Amino acid sequence: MPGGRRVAAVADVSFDLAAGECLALVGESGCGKSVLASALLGLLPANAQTRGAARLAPAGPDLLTASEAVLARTVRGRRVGLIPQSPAGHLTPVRTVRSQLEETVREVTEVPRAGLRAAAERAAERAAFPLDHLDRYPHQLSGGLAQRAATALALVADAPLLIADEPTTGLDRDLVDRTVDELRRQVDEGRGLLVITHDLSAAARIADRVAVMYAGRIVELAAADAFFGTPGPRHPYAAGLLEALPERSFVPIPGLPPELDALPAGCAFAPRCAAASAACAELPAFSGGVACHHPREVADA
Ligand SMILES: Nc1ncnc2c1ncn2[C@@H]1O[C@H](COP(=O)(O)OP(=O)(O)OP(=O)(O)O)[C@@H](O)[C@H]1O
Ligand code: NI
Repeated sequence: MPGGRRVAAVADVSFDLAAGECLALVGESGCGKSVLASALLGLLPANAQTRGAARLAPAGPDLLTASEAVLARTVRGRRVGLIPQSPAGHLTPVRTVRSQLEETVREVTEVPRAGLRAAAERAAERAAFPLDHLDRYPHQLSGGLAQRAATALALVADAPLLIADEPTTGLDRDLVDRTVDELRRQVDEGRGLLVITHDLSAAARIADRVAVMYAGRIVELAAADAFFGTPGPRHPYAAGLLEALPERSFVPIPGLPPELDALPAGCAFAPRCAAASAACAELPAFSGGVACHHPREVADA
């Protein structure tokens, strides 16, 4: 960073994601969600350093160490589809949706020239993009349709893994639900989906599992039905996030997340945690799905 400062934006993160499974990554702004997604796509800034591994199975490269050439030629858009937060940045303003889809088909698949049109239409259909809008330019589309056009582009290659970074930000509730249901359909067709979101209701609607991130670490990883239903979250931060929802008690977690370049030595959440004790001066290990010295006790179902 400028001035030679270093921040550990993501630390000790470990998770897996199976085909046909959706993992939602949630947490407050600045906790490291997008940095994690960028790392998996080889899109970190050049001065970023990574350690560890991110394996794309079967027989994929380690995404953290693969060369830019390999990532660009074989991974991004081909084996890992990115569904962007702002579709505007992914659509070319001067070309119709059809021509952009056909070009992507030509670039990332083996479909012969004569099949481009049909393949582009198939991708549009998979993203619920109406075929009678294919000849429109991006500025002629509503926000929701632009989002679907960008999703269609991401689906062209039939990538087994999709990463969606805040795919519903800025959409109204109805469009959120429709976008989420469309993404869920991709999962039910056998793709893996890592969805990054602030929106816990969207996460509850789409995810099989939830990973809660705080100050660069995953502090809880749980089955979505247990997390959102019974017995509920176990980490006090995760419990606080849920309680802050308008449909729950609507009480925000007191305080603010720490600056990543000034993290406390122990548990980073301790200064905001009602249950903190002397033990929290030491960094809690991630074990049994939670990184906390005093997780909420949950009765065995
Ligand atoms: N290019 C960068 N240079 C330096 N630090 C960065 C850079 N990008 C991100 N960071 C640091 O990494 C932290 C995590 O950022 P990230 O974008 O991953 O957060 P996020 O969880 O995706 O937040 P949001 O929900 O707002 O998108 C930031 O707080 C910032 O300190
Ligand atoms: Ni982000």
